[in-house]
Amino acid sequence: AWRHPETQGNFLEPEYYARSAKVLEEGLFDLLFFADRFAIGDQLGGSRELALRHGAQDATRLDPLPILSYLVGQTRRLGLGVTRSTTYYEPVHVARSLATLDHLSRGRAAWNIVTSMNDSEGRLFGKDRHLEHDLRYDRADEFVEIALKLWSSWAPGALKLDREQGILADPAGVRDVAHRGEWFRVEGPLNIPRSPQGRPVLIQAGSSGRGRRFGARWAEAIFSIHGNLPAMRAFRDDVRQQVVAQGRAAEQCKILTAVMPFIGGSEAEARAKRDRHNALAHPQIGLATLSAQLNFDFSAFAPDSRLENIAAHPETPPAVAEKLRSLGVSLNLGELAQTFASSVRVPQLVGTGAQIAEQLAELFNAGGCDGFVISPGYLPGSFAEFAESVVPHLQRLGLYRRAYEGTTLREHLGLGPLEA
Ligand SMILES: Cc1cc2nc3c(=O)[nH]c(=O)nc-3n(C[C@H](O)[C@H](O)[C@H](O)COP(=O)(O)O)c2cc1C
Repeated sequence: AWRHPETQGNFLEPEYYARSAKVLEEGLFDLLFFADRFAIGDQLGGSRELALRHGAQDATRLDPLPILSYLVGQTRRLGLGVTRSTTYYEPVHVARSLATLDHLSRGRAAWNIVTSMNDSEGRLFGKDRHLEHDLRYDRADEFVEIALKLWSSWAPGALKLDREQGILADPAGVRDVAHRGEWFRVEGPLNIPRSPQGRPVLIQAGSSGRGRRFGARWAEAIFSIHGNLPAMRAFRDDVRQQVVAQGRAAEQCKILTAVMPFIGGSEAEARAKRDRHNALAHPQIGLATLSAQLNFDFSAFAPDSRLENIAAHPETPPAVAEKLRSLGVSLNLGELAQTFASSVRVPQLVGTGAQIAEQLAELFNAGGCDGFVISPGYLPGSFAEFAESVVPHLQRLGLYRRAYEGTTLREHLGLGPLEA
């Protein structure tokens, strides 16, 4: 996106973000969400040179939380989602900043819960190695438990702000938090009153067995990337079953699958847009991004290596093997890297606005997902084209709102209020 001729401005300017946020709000989207990671990937060949020179996925990123604080003032209804890692923050950091964002946005905050990905991130925090995959989720479980305790430490109405009587708050409405667990010891309460949504909407994107178990326990929305309807359905069916097994209603966890649409006046024009976009991505950055995401150096393997052979290789760690197998063993490494270069594996859709709307409706109606993550090829044009050309067709199909009905993100997502 950074080198696409239609991308306006660059990521260091506030207007870059404000333009997209306004387009999304005019297009009645549920939320704008920012991914985040801490480090420039250097897994491929032990070097960050290629990532920096040609722009691999994490070569640059501003911290999304200040960006969202700025966007609070630029928008009125749009949900605002921020990624925060349970591996490198403490629960109180996330509880305070997200409660603040929820207050300032009057109930539009969401937290994308991630466990972080690679050793380069760990080294920024004094760790030689990133914490092992399943242990990260053990820590994340306890992290979320504590964040929830902190967010509910103020009862609704405990803040009085009674100037006449000189009463700030009702101390009886502010509960102690006393947590002693395997990973954390936290004594509270928070010094922030209960926020408009009670807490931010909880989002997650785990795809492994352990990641799904975590998501089924906590997430109210799950981001996923799958290449076709059968894979989308299998994922959604599995997660919904696990959500129910956790004693939650399946509707309380929305599965949102990612797509990257290219929209044209004709199918041929849309295809040309996609091809122009994909030609801008340097072929090697796909392999660099793949290596960073899987925390594994793929430089020793030839592009025509079959994924199943890499997975079975004695040097390949089990978590990497599991991931490779889940990505589809029919591909070779070069083909997989190409999908990371062009869209980080997000399926690309091409067509006119009506055709894209039909494709989305089909995936949705066939039980592939509860909604979509629209991944932009360029900014803000991809969102603007979607809002102008696809949304009216989805509205006609009865699948898209015609106006915001609520004010909070929970309401946009149809999640219903939390119990106090
Ligand atoms: C749409 C989407 C967005 C994601 N955003 C982030 C992110 O911002 N930061 C991050 O560290 N991981 C991010 N991830 C990765 C997931 O949190 C997760 O680690 C990954 O899907 C692998 O699943 P697993 O952890 O269960 O193995 C994202 C994944 C998806 C599908």
